[in-house]
Amino acid sequence: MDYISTRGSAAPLDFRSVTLAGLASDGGLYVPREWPRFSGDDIAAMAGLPYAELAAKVMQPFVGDCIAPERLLELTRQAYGRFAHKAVTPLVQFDERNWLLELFHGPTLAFKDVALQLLGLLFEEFLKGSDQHLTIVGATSGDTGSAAIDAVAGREKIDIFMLHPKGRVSEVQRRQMTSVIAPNVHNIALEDASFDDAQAMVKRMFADTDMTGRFRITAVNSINWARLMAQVVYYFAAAIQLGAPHRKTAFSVPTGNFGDVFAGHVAARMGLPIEKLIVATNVNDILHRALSSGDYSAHGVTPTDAPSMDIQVSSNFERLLFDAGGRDGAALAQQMRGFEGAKAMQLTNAQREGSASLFASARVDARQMSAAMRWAHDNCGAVIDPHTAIGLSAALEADLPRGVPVVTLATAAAAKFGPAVEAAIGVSPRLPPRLADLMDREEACTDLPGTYDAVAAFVAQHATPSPALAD
Ligand SMILES: Cc1ncc(COP(=O)(O)O)c(C=O)c1O
Ligand SMILES: N[C@@H](CCOP(=O)(O)O)C(=O)O
Repeated sequence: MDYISTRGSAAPLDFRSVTLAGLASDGGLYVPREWPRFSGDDIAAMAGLPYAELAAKVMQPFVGDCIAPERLLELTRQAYGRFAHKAVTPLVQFDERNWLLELFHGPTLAFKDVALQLLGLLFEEFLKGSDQHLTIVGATSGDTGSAAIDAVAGREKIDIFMLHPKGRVSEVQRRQMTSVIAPNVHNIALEDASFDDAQAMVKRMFADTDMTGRFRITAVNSINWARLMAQVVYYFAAAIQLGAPHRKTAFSVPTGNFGDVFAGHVAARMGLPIEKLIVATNVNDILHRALSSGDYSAHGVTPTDAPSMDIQVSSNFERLLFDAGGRDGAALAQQMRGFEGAKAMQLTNAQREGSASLFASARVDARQMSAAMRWAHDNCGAVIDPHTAIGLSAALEADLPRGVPVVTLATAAAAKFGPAVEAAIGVSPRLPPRLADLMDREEACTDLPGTYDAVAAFVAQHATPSPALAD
């Protein structure tokens, strides 16, 4: 399996190189040259597999020769062995149509753990026996940061620099990052910046030859293909439990950077029978506007009680535009350059038509979000987080054929957003015992002005040059 860039001019790479590269050198995102496909019989044979085995099966075609099947299974067993639920991503029934896929049983209580626990192991696997040192530079609106830090803290050949917009993540999210005190972990709070600003700085660093000449920079955000690959698995896990390959399932996905829902698109491309992928946004609704009217224009970020989705420039949407729009890298490169300048663009007819059959979308405001939290609590006794509530609100309103189950992705545990949950349902969710002292732990974080130069200077001062590149 080799991977090509959405912008058409970077050299194709294999899975190992794509994982270590993070972002393509032409500024694009890597996607497989073609989608592997499973037949109905292949999918039927996956029923009942333990999650780690299912994961190894679904991911093997993407990994190709870079990791032997037995080794991949060892890695998935190790990655998912740290989850607090035997099923890893359990499926919970809400009513005759609605289901919840709980993705928050990993170490940091958000869906990011599903991919990042594995990605940490993949980095280590690919660095084995080499003298290279990785410098991870990531942007977070709250959850990717702690999941990535948990996955790599203390690893010898890796430094991590995690940028978050100061004051725009929940207190639990911030402390989950800043209370990890390790020599290779560097938390940076950006003053007067949004997640979009942080993500733009990360992408700029990949194009900064002064930095890439000294450090082997890679990504843990979902711009890194390996993140999405691992997220494809739980679509298979849920749909198979609900009757795939013989029955279609719809998914409602609370969306920000478009990674999680793009993983659903990949599952559909691989042959999983998906009726609809519902892209549920908060009031930062660029994706809803793009999918419903073709208008992809950023209006500035409004802070909400679902802060991890306070995103306007949605990296993985580029992957959809590429795949749904005819895979024309040169044309997409031009279109994306236009967007980067004007912060606005129209989807082409091909992009709109190519996404219309699988995708639906909804914009969920604060009132609707609270109502969904109350619906889950009052009808099902469930305490859900604000992001999940956005997905559930869209699921409850979705127009789907009778008999099609709809699975809302529960992307974070409610306890990460205690005050917002308490305001909606009057219940204060508790952190698990292993995090009970989180509010008392020491924190380490550097405040920086929200400028690229300040961040680059900080990284350059603290990162370890990669000998293979410096020589
Ligand atoms: C809790 C939570 N829900 C939903 C999202 C949105 O996911 P994506 O960015 O993959 O669309 C995020 C962040 O990405 C998140 O942390
Ligand atoms: N919501 C994320 C933002 C980054 O998304 P990613 O999936 O691209 O890492 C967060 O909580 O950090």
